[in-house]
Amino acid sequence: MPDDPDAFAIYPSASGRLLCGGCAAEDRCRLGIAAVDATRFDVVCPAHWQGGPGVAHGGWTAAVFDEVLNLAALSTEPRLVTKSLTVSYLRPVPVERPLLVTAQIDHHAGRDWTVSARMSLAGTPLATAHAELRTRRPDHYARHEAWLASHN
Ligand SMILES: CCCCCCCCCC(=O)SCCNC(=O)CCNC(=O)[C@H](O)C(C)(C)COP(=O)(O)OP(=O)(O)OC[C@H]1O[C@@H](n2cnc3c(N)ncnc32)[C@H](O)[C@@H]1OP(=O)(O)O
Repeated sequence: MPDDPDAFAIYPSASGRLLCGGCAAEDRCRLGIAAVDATRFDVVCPAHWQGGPGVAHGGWTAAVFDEVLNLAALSTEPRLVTKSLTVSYLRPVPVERPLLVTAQIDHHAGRDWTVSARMSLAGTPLATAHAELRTRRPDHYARHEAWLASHN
C-alpha cells in the first residue's frame, strides 16, 4: 500500500499499455482488452470468463465496459471513479472471438461525466452500456481507508 493512496493514477505500463491497478504488475489486461486508440478496443473474452457454454459471463461484459468507459475519459481526466454503470445485454457474447468495443464521452461538466459504449461482433451489436463517472476528490482513497479503519 503506498504512503499516499491518492497518488494512484493510471500511467502507461512498460509496454505502453494503460492498465488498471490489478493488471499493471503483470503488464497485461486479464480481461482481454487491447486498445486500438482512446475510443476503440479490440477485445477477446478469455475462456475462463465463460458463464454459459461458449458464452461470456455477464460480469465480464460489465467489467470490460467499466474499463473502456473510464479509458475513454482518461486522457482528459486521470482520476476517475465509476458512479453508475448500466449494461444492456442484447445477444450472447461468444468467448475467444474477436470483438470490437467503441466508447465515447457524451457529456462532461465539472466532476461529472456521462459516457457510453457498444460491444459488437462483425458489426452486430451484442451489448451496450452507459455510465456516470466522477472525478474523485483529492482525498478519495485516504477517506476510504479512514472509513474502513473505523469499522475494524
Ligand atoms: C486502464 C485502466 C482504466 C481504468 C481502470 C479502472 C476502471 C474502473 C473504475 C472503477 O470501477 S472505480 C470503482 C467503482 N466505483 C467506486 O468505487 C466509487 C464508489 N462511490 C464513491 O466513491 C462515491 O459515491 C462517489 C465518488 C461516486 C460520489 O461521492 P461524492 O463525494 O462525489 O458524493 P457524495 O458527497 O454525495 O458522497 C456520497 C456518499 O459516499 C460517501 N463517500 C464518498 N466518497 C467516499 C470515500 N472516498 N470514502 C468513503 N466514503 C465516501 C460520502 O460520505 C457520502 O456518504 P453519505 O451518503 O453517508 O453521506
